[in-house]
Amino acid sequence: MDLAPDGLATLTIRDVRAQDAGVYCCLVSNALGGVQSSARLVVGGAPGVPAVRALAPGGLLVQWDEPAPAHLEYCRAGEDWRRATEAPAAACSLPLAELPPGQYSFRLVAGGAAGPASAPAPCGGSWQREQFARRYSLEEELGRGRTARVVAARDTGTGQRVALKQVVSGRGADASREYRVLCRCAHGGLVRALALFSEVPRAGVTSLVLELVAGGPLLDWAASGPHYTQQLVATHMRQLLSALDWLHANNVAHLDVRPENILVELSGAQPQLKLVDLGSAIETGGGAGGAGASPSEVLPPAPAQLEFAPPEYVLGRPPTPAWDSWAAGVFLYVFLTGLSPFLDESIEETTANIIKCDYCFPPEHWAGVAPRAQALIRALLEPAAATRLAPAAALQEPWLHEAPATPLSATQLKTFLERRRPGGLGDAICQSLRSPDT
Ligand SMILES: Nc1ncnc2c1ncn2[C@@H]1O[C@H](COP(=O)(O)OP(=O)(O)OP(=O)(O)O)[C@@H](O)[C@H]1O
Repeated sequence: MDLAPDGLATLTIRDVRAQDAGVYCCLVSNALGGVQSSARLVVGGAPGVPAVRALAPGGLLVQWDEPAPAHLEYCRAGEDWRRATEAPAAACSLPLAELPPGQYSFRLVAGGAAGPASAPAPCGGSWQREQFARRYSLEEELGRGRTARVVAARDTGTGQRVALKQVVSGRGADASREYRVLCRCAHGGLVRALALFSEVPRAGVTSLVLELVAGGPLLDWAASGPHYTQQLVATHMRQLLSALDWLHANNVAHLDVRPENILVELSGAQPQLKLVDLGSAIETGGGAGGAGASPSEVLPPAPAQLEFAPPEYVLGRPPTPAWDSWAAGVFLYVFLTGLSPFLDESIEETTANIIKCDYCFPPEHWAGVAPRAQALIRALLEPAAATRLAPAAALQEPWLHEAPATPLSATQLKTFLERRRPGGLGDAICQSLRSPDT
């Protein structure tokens, strides 16, 4: 209680709780007499953030102590808010063990007002982890990316070998979205998804079970034998364009077409290209010419992606399926010659080459290649995205169907692959790899 010099007294009641609500009587007296009044105390306002603690094994404890009775709501990443309590409570300590595995946020709702959400916390998964550990026996590592490690594994039930892509949360990748997109994929040139395990093999990791592509990167296989001919390049380019056409027709843009994500399956009657890593893919909702996603929805590019990135990407424009056509054009150039058309000594110079669409076809590297292949590359490397050749139209190019079986030299291609390997020769030899006349 504060008493001002003019005799005015102020009573402040702090830290009230729901059970403190009610009618309060106040009696003030002095030597001259007394006076009595009453006031109703109402406890309300938006609630605070509930406290969330991890409970072993894989559970969560949510606690709150609020002035007014509140309902608890929870939200699994990417899903809607749902109510967790049957009756509102001013204070509660709620252990949660039975939620399906995932990242959960919690909030309190009192008197129709929702409080702020807690930071996402992992929950559940112990049962899935046991099931996963019993089902898959891990084998060798197949590759690593910015967000994931991919390992081969054997399904102990069926004996089938699979690839497990273990995506680490918090690095910008959305494994559930990748799984959702992959589940829709029904094309021989696209890797198939078999299952998804959240918070497995440990909290903060999602395991995508994928069809195993055992032949490794297509360019490594092509450079390794006498089968490296124009005809082989044309066959696999057809397979790549067909996979991209399927994605675009189904409102998906891949956005990360580059050699590390273009694998080959060798177990069938014919070698089959397989496009992997839909971690950067977006659902465009409007077909091949559809609207782009906002840049914030797109995973930041890997440095290895720049050589394959179109001008609109380096200019910061929103992604569209036309990005994939450009990357396919760069890939075809590399596949035929082992030279990277835009690569220069620095990121800035490479970027400038891309913006100016500054590349050429040095005769000493292109003399043996049919001119129609150059025409196809030109149409795919059209600077204006709107008029760039779409995969469906590119598939009509006659060279793709009648390329000669002329052998190609793998020397430059091997150097290209060596440079891009983790810990490879890197920038030191960039200069020697770029087309000499550009
Ligand atoms: N299904 C598969 N079968 C065999 N190898 C695979 C498979 N999927 C991926 N890989 C290998 O693992 C590597 C990393 O996988 P992926 O590109 O999907 O990871 P990422 O973290 O999403 O990569 P990025 O850095 O491009 O985002 C690939 O480049 C490829 O070599």
